[in-house]
Amino acid sequence: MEKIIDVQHLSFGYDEDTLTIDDISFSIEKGSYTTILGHNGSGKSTIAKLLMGLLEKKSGEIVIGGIPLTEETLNQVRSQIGIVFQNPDNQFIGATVRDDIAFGLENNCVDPALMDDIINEYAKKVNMYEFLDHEPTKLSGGQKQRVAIAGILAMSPSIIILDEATSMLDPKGRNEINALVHQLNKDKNMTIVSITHDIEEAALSDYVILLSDGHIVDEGRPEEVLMKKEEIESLALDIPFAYKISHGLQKMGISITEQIDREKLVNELCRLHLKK
Ligand SMILES: Nc1ncnc2c1ncn2[C@@H]1O[C@H](COP(=O)(O)OP(=O)(O)OP(=O)(O)O)[C@@H](O)[C@H]1O
Repeated sequence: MEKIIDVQHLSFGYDEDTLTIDDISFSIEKGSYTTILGHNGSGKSTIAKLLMGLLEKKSGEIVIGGIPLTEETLNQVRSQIGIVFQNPDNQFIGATVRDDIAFGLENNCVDPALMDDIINEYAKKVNMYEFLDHEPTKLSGGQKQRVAIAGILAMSPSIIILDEATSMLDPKGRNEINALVHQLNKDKNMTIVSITHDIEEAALSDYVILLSDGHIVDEGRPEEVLMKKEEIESLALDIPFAYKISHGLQKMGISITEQIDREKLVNELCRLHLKK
């Protein structure tokens, strides 16, 4: 498998005395959906900013798409990544939603003849088509996040970093956007790095990196990492809903395979029901 992001011994501090990121190493496979999961203040957004070269590392190495991130390669590295930050207010440039999505496409030198179709397609995908001529600043927080996501998805970068990008959406909206991102991950082989404290999102990803106080405390496939109840709870995170139910049933003596995925839990419950 090809590594698209490779981070080795990365350290960073906002001041001389503190290390916000303390000697972390990880790699992300091309085409994977990885979640970086951690409590508030664990350093998730700082990692996203370091990957984009928005903060200067203290030590270590970051290689993106085979290119070591340095001052000289900054633009080349950034051109591979689309990032959506938690606070959409700082991300709008255009006077209308349409202009805003167009801006990224123009920067990527997309053929102007194709631009309208791409803007319409992605505005529809995030349910913001009727708002294309609205002013972004007058939208709700969740609507702004939808537009920011559409703008990045429309550019089809090889890597998308979502930094709590759906935090202002209601649960239904969040599920819709997560499903859309999963679909693009599969259909276009885009690498997704989602920074979140949403354990349910992590449960559906390919790989989880668990962060606490600037350290990686665990990493692996979600079923390896997220079933470690004590570890997860000690990090002020909640265990996945499906795991709570299946683990609880197992403790009551019911022979059920522990699950973290709700769909698999439903299948397992059906299997038990049919066996009766
Ligand atoms: N600009 C800054 N100057 C100084 N300290 C900062 C700055 N930004 C973040 N920090 C500190 O760095 C640590 C990590 O912050 P970071 O935003 O990376 O965490 P996070 O895991 O993304 O948190 P959250 O889930 O709340 O968004 C925190 O202790 C925070 O107070």
